[in-house]
Amino acid sequence: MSKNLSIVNKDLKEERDKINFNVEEFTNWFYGGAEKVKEKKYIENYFLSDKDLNLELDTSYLSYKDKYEEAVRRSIVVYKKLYKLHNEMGGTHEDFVKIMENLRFTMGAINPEGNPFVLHFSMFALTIMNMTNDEQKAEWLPRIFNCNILGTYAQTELGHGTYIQRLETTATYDPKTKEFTLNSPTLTSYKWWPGNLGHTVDHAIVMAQLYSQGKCHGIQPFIVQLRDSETHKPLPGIDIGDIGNKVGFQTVNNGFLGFKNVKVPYKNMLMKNSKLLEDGTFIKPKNAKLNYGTMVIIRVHMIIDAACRIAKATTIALRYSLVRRQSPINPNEIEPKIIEHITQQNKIFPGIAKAVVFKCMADYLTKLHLSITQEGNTGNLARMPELHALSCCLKAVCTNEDAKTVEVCRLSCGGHGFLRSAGLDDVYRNSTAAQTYEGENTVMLLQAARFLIKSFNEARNGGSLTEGVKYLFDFIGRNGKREIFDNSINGILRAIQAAAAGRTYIAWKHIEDDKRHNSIEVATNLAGVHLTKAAELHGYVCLLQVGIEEIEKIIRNVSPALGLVFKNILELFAVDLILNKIGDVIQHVDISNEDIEKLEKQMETLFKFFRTSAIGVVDGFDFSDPIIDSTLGSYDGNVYENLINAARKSPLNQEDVNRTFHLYIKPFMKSNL
Ligand SMILES: CCCCCCCC/C=C\CCCCCCCCCCCCC/C=C/C(=O)SCCNC(=O)CCNC(=O)[C@H](O)C(C)(C)COP(=O)(O)OP(=O)(O)OC[C@H]1O[C@@H](n2cnc3c(N)ncnc32)[C@H](O)[C@@H]1OP(=O)(O)O
Ligand SMILES: Cc1cc2nc3c(=O)[nH]c(=O)nc-3n(C[C@H](O)[C@H](O)[C@H](O)COP(=O)(O)OP(=O)(O)OC[C@H]3O[C@@H](n4cnc5c(N)ncnc54)[C@H](O)[C@@H]3O)c2cc1C
Repeated sequence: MSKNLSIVNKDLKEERDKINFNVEEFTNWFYGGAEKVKEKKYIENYFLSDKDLNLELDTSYLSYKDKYEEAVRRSIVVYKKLYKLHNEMGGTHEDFVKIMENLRFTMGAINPEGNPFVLHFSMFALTIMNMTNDEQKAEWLPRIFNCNILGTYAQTELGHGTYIQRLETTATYDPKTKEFTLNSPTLTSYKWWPGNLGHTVDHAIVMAQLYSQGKCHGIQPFIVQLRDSETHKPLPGIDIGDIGNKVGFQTVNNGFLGFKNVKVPYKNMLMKNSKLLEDGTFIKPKNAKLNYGTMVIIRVHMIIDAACRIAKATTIALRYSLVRRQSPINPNEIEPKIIEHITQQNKIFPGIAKAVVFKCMADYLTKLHLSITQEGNTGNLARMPELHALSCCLKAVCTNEDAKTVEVCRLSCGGHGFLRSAGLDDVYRNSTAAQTYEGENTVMLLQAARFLIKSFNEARNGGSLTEGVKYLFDFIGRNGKREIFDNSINGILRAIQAAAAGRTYIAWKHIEDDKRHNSIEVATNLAGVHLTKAAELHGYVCLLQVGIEEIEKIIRNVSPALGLVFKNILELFAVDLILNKIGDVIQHVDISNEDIEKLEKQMETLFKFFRTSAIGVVDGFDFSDPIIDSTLGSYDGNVYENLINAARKSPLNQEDVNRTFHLYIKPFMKSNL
């Protein structure tokens, strides 16, 4: 399935002949085992081979409305098949999740500008699964699972996306009628952004301020029907529509929504965490932030999405760089593959290393999330703040890196990278959207920084710290002395830890100094730039620490040849990181100019080794041609044929003279002005 049958470009073939490790073994690691790879390939093929999808149609040339309608049509083809496959597989919940997880990436090839049902199958379903009591689960889950109702997650409003405590939509409870009345009291209280809301779904989880017994009890989730189940017309009091054209996500159908005296029954407030008795008495949850749980789940999932977008972009950039020839290095020699220009290696190789380390982090965070959720289910919420801080921090660091790396990959493809058919534009649009949705990245870093500052105070007072921030003790223990640099992988980790701890100290000191003239809140705002830098560095500490731990385990379990590739990747990640953060490192680490030169030299050596493995690694990411969807990144490397074939499909090329010639151009040319 993944390889097409055309003849492979000879330059690319020559590269593959030199690979000195087992690519399949790498693929098995990337997807979690040979069985999972088989499953992935089967599911991918099961969906992508369906002729009804009409994947030949290049939807990028369609109008905004046609794109949406085609995305809905294709999605329904997919979801019908999903349920068929689910039955064939045995019909368990685990089977469903397995298909969904594989389908997540396949869906990108089917609806490159976004899925008009993604919120139903993610945030809507997950909120109902995790925030309802048993009766509510029994009522809603079968209907959601069978798609008898379709829903979204409507939280953000025109006026507020970040500071959700100040959302303005109101849900006022009347114990006499046992109903809530939903209202949008202002223009800024209109829901704005929820995916799939505009014209696709008929239900939503609506986050609204709960008023009962004359008091506001903060934001709570309600399940609200928005459209008639037969006619799909908006129900009385519902003002709903699409928010219009965007930078990306054109077919996600992000919408707006206003309420005017919309009645919602008592049983529709989600009651796992907060509770409202029928008489209107409000019972607080154990932790008010439990209602933010769906955001945490999605932030955790976003790390693997970032890894896969980087993997896809670097696959395109590397394959292209191995077949594109330009600019002789030695004037008398033939033009080399552009990868021979070392700056090109510097653009692409660290990106490949990031995809691998982010994947390690995604696995680690998924396990951590599971274990902290299980603790939460037994009433132990002690580690919730740690998970929140870590998921915010890594969501921000990984999606920022993701957007940066994808853009560098586009630049590395020169002019052709700017073509839509190169396949990098949708990846970039999705990366940059991820920097904003599920928590704007600066705000996410500031949340993580709160945790860092608290931990720093704890460390100063001799308290205990969670594993991931124990390096703050080392900083305090050094008592102002700088960390001595040593050029090993653990030496690099210690240097980044010293930089993160040092930056945390600077932010902390800034706050302490400012507190003398200002409130703690104002002082914290004034330290904002330091706080975000500290959180960002902490994110890199986590990535490198987890990368080292996971890759050491991997090396013990794979063949020696693949082990060497992993070692090379880890070192690439680490050396690239320290060189990029050298300013912060110099501030807190005793590192000499010679040490830095050595690191730069080391990078060149690492590039040299990775030069032969790189193609094996990106092939090992195992993106099939329909998924990679790129003239520059196809498996066969026949880029020039692909480019001209794609250009010939332009709607403008379907006739040799466009009517504008006779309508405008010719009269203009003949007019003698
Ligand atoms: C059909 C059936 C299917 C079923 C099967 C389903 C299974 C599916 C299986 C597989 C699929 C996988 C699914 C993954 C799919 C992935 C694809 C998804 C694509 C999605 C497409 C885009 C969708 C986009 C959606 C959105 O954007 S939704 C809106 C998101 N909005 C935000 O993120 C808002 C950001 N703001 C905030 O989060 C908060 O307001 C805040 C910034 C955190 C501040 O909150 P506030 O209440 O004001 O806090 P403070 O008072 O300042 O206090 C801070 C305090 O609170 C602690 N805190 C905060 N949050 C949390 C938390 N979550 N947990 C724990 N603690 C928290 C924080 O630590 C502080 O503590 P201290 O005071 O102690 O410091
Ligand atoms: C593609 C896409 C899909 C989305 N899908 C959904 C969805 O399905 N459901 C949903 O409910 N929402 C959705 N959203 C909304 C999204 O979650 C919010 O846009 C996001 O959380 C940012 O909030 P905001 O728009 O209010 O930004 P703002 O908070 O207004 O940000 C503007 C600027 O102010 C800064 N800023 C704000 N607060 C602070 C602070 N405390 N400290 C420092 N700086 C600050 C930010 O850093 C930023 O630079 C989506 C958004 C996008 C772009």
